[in-house]
Amino acid sequence: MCLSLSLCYTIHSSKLCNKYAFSSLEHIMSGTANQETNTSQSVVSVEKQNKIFKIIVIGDTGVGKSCLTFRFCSGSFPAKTEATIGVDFRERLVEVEGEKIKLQLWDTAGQERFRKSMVQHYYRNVHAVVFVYDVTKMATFENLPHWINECYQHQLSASIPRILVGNKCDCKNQVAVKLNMVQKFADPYNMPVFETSAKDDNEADHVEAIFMTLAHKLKNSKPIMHPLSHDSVSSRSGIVCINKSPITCKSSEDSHSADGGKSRCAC
Ligand SMILES: Nc1nc2c(ncn2[C@@H]2O[C@H](COP(=O)(O)OP(=O)(O)OP(=O)(O)O)[C@@H](O)[C@H]2O)c(=O)[nH]1
Repeated sequence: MCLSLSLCYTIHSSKLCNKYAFSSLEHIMSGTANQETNTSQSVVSVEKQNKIFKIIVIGDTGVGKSCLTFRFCSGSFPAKTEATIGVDFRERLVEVEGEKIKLQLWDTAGQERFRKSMVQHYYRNVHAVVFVYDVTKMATFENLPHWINECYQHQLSASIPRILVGNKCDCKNQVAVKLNMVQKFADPYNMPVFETSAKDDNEADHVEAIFMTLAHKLKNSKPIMHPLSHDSVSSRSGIVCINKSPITCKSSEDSHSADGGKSRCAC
C-alpha cells in the first residue's frame, strides 16, 4: 500500500473509517511510517522528539466526546457535528513542568454500529481513559458500567489514569444527573469526576484543566510508542490527520442534528 496516499497533515481531525486509514494507523502504532514516506523525512530531522500519550475518550453516542476533544485541541466548539464513525483522532502538544508532551486523543464512536470493527484498535497501548456522560441524560450515566467493562474486557489495566466527565453543564435547566450520585459511583473506581461544557466558552478553561490534569498524571509514565516513529508523521501541526478519506463517512441521517435534536441536547 502506498502510505503517502493516506498520511497527510492538517489542522483538522478526520475520520478513520476506511481501510487506508486502518492501515496507516497500524503503521504509526508499529512505528514504521517514517521509513515509507519521503515527505515526512524532512520533518524528522528538524523536530524535537516528544513523548506521546494515547488517551481514549469513550461514552454513549451524543454525549459530546467529539466536541470536548475538539474544544481541547482546536480551542472552540465545532460549528457542525456528526456522529463519529470509527474514531476521530486529534492531537495536541502541551507543556508540563517545562517538558512538552503530546496528548493523542482518540475520540471513539459511541454508536455500536460505528465502532465494532475498530474497537481492538482503540484499546491498544492506551495510557489514559476519559469516560463521558451527558448531565442531561440519565441513560448515559447509567451506561457507564458498560464502558468500564469494555475497558476490562480489552485488558486495560485498572491502574491507568481514568477520569469521568459530565458534559453539557450549560443546559442548566435540564440537568438530570446529580453530581453526588456520580461521585458515589466513581469513588470505588478511584476516578476523579468533572462536570463541564464543551459548548460554553466560559468553560473553555475548565475543559483545558481536565485534560491537563491527565497530562500531569501521564508525564512521568512511560510512553509506549517510540517518539521518533510517530513524530515523523505528525509534528508539523498540533494535530495529526491520518486520512483523506476516499469514503464519505457521513450520511445526513447519521448527523447529530438530523433527528431535530430529539435525542441530543445542543441547547
Ligand atoms: N448544549 C450542549 N450541547 C453539546 C455540548 N457538547 C456537545 N453538544 C451537542 O451534542 C451533540 C453530540 O455531540 P458530539 O460531540 O458529536 O457527541 P459524541 O459523543 O462525539 O457522539 P458520537 O460521535 O455519536 O459518539 C451535538 O449536537 C453537539 O452540538 C455541550 O457542552 N453543550
